[in-house]
Amino acid sequence: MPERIGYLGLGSNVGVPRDNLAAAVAALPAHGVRVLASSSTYETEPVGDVLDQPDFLNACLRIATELEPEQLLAACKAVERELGRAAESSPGYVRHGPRPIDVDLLLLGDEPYESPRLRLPHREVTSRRFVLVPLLELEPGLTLPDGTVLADALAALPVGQRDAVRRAGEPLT
Ligand SMILES: Nc1ncnc2c1ncn2[C@@H]1O[C@H](COP(=O)(O)OP(=O)(O)OP(=O)(O)O)[C@@H](O)[C@H]1O
Ligand SMILES: Nc1nc2c(c(=O)[nH]1)N=C(CO)CN2
Repeated sequence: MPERIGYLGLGSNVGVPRDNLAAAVAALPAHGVRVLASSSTYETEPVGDVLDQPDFLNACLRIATELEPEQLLAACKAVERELGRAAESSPGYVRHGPRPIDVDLLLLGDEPYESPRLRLPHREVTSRRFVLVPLLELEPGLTLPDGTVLADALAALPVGQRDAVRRAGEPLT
């Protein structure tokens, strides 16, 4: 199976967020995911259904993997579980709520993919400042399979939203 290049989004707002992001980077290789580069970390205001929660620390990773899309999703979920994230099916799980670690699959290779469990590119990749800013730090010219230029998507986001993104620290690798 040929290796493909992909991008993951990491987020944490429970415990010591930088340690959680670093632990995810350390855990990925055992699941068949090579981490090629990390963005800086960014402190970001919560967006989504739950706004009354601590700010997040977010970063993006460039990866290389021979895994197929569903296998890569399973690897991301396995890392989330290893780092103590409750499963969606467990009691008390809050969609968009606080979490020690979120590992989202943003892009894999140059093909879109869609199944009941997985959509690539991630459906929110063009609308979340906390994803676009670290992703463009890694790859300023990045485009989606449909030709969308991500720098244009960032420039088109409405200003004045409660979605500030501030550089917080050095890359994770
Ligand atoms: N590209 C993707 N990356 C990760 N999960 C995805 C993707 N596309 C679809 N999903 C599905 O979305 C489900 C919910 O994902 P997750 O638990 O990360 O949600 P969330 O972080 O609360 O919200 P969001 O999906 O808006 O980031 C996953 O179980 C997975 O099956
Ligand atoms: N700023 C920010 N907001 C979020 C984040 C996140 O990683 N960063 N993750 C969420 C759950 O998917 C919901 N809201």
